Amino acid sequence: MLLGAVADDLTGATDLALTLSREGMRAVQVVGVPPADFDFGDAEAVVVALKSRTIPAAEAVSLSLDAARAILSAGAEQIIFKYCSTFDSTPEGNIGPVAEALAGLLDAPLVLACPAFPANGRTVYQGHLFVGSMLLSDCPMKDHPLTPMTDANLVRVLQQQTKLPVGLIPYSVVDRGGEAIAAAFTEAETKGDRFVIVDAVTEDHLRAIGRAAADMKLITGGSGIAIGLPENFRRAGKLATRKADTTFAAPAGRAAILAGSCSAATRRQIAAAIAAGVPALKIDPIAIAEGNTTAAGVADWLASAGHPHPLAYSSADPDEVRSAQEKLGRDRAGGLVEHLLAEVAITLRENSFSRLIVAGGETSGAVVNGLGVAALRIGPEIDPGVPWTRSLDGGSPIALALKSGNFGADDFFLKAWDQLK
Ligand SMILES: Nc1ncnc2c1ncn2[C@@H]1O[C@H](COP(=O)(O)OP(=O)(O)O)[C@@H](O)[C@H]1O
Ligand SMILES: O=C(O)[C@@H](O)C(=O)COP(=O)(O)O
Repeated sequence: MLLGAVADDLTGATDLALTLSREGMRAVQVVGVPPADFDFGDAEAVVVALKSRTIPAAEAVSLSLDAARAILSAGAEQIIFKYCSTFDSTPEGNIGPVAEALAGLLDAPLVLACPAFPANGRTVYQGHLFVGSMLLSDCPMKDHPLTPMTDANLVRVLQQQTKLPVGLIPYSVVDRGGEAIAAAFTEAETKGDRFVIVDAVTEDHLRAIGRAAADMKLITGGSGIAIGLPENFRRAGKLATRKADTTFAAPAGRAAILAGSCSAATRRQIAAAIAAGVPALKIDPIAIAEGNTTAAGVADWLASAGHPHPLAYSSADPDEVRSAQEKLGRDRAGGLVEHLLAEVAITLRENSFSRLIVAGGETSGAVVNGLGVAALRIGPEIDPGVPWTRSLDGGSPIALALKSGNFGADDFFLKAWDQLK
């Protein structure tokens, strides 16, 4: 193993594993901290998917350290801490505390932080995160049910989560390439910075940052930050030049879509699916709390919907989410939906469903944990950051498209199936 990664949610891990596999590494995604005797096979990159984005910071730190130790002892030479390209976090963390703890474990004097993912419109300029043409704080992430993002200034956001000094490596340096960036790392370290937000607007910037970070033990960011890393191993003669392995066989069986993401993108995808005639059942967290909506009922509805890929969704607009949260509390509302959709997935698999699209990072975490899947193989890309995956264990095989809430074109729920034909 050359590269090991700790990802703070399931869809984020899939996104990163896809990037590494596209860049020619044999990548495997593991769900949860792998046990000491876990067989990573011939993987050159391993991404450990945690569900640590919104749990208490101390728990996130402890899980992330365990995950990092597991991949280090399996031989990883460099560690990526993968978080969301929209820097999803709260004032308490968990990006700062986890990055700090991993830096301690790895004895890393300077930690770079760069969530840029240009293919999905996330760019960082003067330390400010843009989503398309909007500042992060103006985009729909301001209404996220669990991690509303209301400040686009990442130096300020990260500085709130750590006592260690946070600096910036601006566009004017990054645009000059790898050597200038490496010199800026040294300068930042000398100045006493322990974290640096690094601007990046294009994939060329990310490749240059990757090159400059060749000797860093710890790298943090979105999946984009990994684009330039495999080449470092190739240059060092440790990684063969090969094309991404795209062979993928999805198990035959019935299909369904489960959506727990409330993002604007997922809501557009649901609207497009409904407009195209996909039967859709809306799930209300209050009805779950009152016992009027059950997993068995939702699974029955999906099984008898008479369509190749029916949809069950709890996705709702910000006003509806706010109203459910006022009645139930933020965590209970989210937890009820996550638990229900995980139970639905379990029941579906028992009833010969073997192809699922799941929308939402936390939602995917709940579903994959519910299904008891411990590892995933990465298949073909549906849209930037979202591949089909196939369970490697945990009962009868299942094809899963774990879609980050924010990712995917409007027709994602319609077109994704074409790749399984
Ligand atoms: N109608 C709703 N009201 C309140 N919370 C909801 C509702 N539907 C889903 N949720 C919760 O919102 C969270 C969405 O997070 P996630 O699945 O990570 O989506 P995303 O990928 O868009 O961030 C989950 O915890 C989910 O259970
Ligand atoms: O970096 C990203 O945007 C994604 O890989 C990601 O982390 C997904 O998180 P969710 O939006 O919560 O699915």
